[in-house]
Amino acid sequence: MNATEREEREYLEHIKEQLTRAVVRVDEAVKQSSNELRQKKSYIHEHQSGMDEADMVAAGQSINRMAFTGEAAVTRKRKLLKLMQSPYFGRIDFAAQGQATVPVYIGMYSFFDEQQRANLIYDWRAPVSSMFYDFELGEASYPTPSGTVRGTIERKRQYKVRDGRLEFMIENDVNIHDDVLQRELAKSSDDKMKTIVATIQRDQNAVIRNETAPVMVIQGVAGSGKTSIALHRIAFLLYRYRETIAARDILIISPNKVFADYISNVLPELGEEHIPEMGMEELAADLLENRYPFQTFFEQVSALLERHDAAFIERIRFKSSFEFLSRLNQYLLHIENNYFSVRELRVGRTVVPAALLQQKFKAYHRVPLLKRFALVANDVRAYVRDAAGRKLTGQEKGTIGEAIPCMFRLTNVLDLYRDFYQWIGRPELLRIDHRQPLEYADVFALIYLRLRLEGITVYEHVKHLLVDEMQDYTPVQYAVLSRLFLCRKTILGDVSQTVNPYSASSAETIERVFPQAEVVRLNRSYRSTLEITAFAQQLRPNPDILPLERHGPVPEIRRCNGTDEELAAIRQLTAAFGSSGHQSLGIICKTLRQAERVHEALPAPGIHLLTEESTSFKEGIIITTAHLAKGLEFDAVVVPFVSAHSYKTEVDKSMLYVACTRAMHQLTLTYSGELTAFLAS
Ligand SMILES: Nc1ncnc2c1ncn2[C@@H]1O[C@H](COP(=O)(O)OP(=O)(O)OP(=O)(O)O)[C@@H](O)[C@H]1O
Repeated sequence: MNATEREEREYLEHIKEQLTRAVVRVDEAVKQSSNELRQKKSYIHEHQSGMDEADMVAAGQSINRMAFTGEAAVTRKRKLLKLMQSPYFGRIDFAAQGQATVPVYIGMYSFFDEQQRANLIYDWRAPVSSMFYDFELGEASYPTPSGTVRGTIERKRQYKVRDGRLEFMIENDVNIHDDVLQRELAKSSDDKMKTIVATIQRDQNAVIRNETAPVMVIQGVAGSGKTSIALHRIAFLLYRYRETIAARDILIISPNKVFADYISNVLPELGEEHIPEMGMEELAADLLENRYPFQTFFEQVSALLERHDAAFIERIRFKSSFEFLSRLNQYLLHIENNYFSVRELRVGRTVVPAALLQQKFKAYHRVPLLKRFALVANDVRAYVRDAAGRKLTGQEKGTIGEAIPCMFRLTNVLDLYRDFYQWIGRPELLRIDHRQPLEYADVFALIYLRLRLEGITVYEHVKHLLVDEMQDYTPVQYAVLSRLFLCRKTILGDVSQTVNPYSASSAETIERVFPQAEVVRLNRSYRSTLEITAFAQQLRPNPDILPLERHGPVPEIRRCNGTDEELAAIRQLTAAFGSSGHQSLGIICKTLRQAERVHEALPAPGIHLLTEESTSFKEGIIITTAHLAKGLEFDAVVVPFVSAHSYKTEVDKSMLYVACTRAMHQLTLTYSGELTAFLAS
């Protein structure tokens, strides 16, 4: 052990002591606060009869304050205990211009030692910590609310402290991170998504700390850390704007419950509360007030995988286009100008001229169209009352209320939606059958019309919206989101990972809906070995992808004689997994039917079938579909049934790409019969 390492070990012990003392102080504070709370409560109980309302309110407030202080102390203790396990992961020695050099230790949370009145550990989100990610030795700077601080980084170190022990430390006099990053990436994935604070890369840091973009669009290749970055960005924003944004003010739109569960550890791990989360379908059901049963996105994709129906594809394709959105907008203008056929209205002896009705209707142009009738009716009632010089009877009021909407050709949103297809001369593009749920492609179009025609209350309480898997949402869906959520947004995804190529959106598409968006492209891929990334490239070549230099076995395509032999091969692969040292295995199929078949053939305990209904991510061996595996990752992946019979269409190819890119260290594919042409070369 050299002198530097000895010094660092001693310093670590010193910090742990300080942390232990801080825990003792917090414990005392908690004890004191709960004693005070108990005393206060019993005082109130005894003196209740003599207290007036004001006393009661004051007593209630003081109890709430005490409880809040107690809760804050408990949170602080939790953080201190975590810091004792791993207080920091980095250090920079920084000399601000004209000042002495000071060491800045950076960790998951900050630690301010009250006795020394000094910050012994800085939160990774603190302004000064940004230099750890952004600069090497030499000139450096960081922004603060009162201006940029410039100076020199004279030393930079990285540490791995686990269970309070220094496992290793690295002096970064050359390029930062690679060594530690390599070690992190080579590890097995045992559980849910992890934090990456110790190894955030420079381009990732820029996204995490961006404070200016009203809409941030992250287009990143598979495994580029999009989801990780988005969650760290949320943690950063919660820290930076802690006075104005709380966890409950953020909403994550996630593709499914399993994914939501998979990412659910990251923010609490970063010391933040759980963030509300919602699926697109839940949002749709909410917006349609559960009035129309509809097909889910999963059902739409399953239908596409089951059969090639050209008319179905044509409907989806059209409704996912930009043209569709602009046609809907043109239609709204058209009905505004043409569907209100005004006639003069007689109420008693008063005649309300048609021109007056028209003028009133136009005057409310800011009000959603179908909401204007009631306002126009009120104006007409006032007009008649003034003209007749008397109050109106209830019947007359009712007649006016009914007559005005009758002048509009159609007043039901679904009827108008149907009429839209007549107007564009493509009635065949709408299939509405009352015995069938609404097709998924129609759901957000209908919501969009409702929003424009009837108005829907916006989600005002949401101060930041996070949309993952952006490629799966269409321009109409983005138009709805843009009108519903007026807050800042982070939107991320990868157009190569679409599960429905007929309805995929690229970053460029999204930019058209949000012209103010800042688009960031991330091309470095961290998840998979070079061999796996190269293999997946056969399916979706992307010359921009930069795989990290990490090696593993070449993916294997195993040929079998018939399904039984294939299932036996999969059984054997799961058995081998047990002794491989890997922690997670994903068996990723094209369809749920295939997944169920594999599950039946592998009835061992500890093997979990994930379906659309599943709500939680499971450790160990998971059998699922590519659609549901999106966003997840496994040490080893098996993709069964990659035959020409099973994988032949564009949707199938997308599924295969998603399945292969879930693997971190090992990938095996099995088939019987003829191999799919997508892999045959
Ligand atoms: N800077 C980093 N340090 C350590 N690990 C990282 C870093 N960036 C990404 N990773 C790891 O790479 C893997 C992929 O990250 P993540 O799932 O966030 O990527 P993604 O772009 O959302 O992937 P996909 O779109 O394929 O689902 C994860 O294991 C994550 O921990």
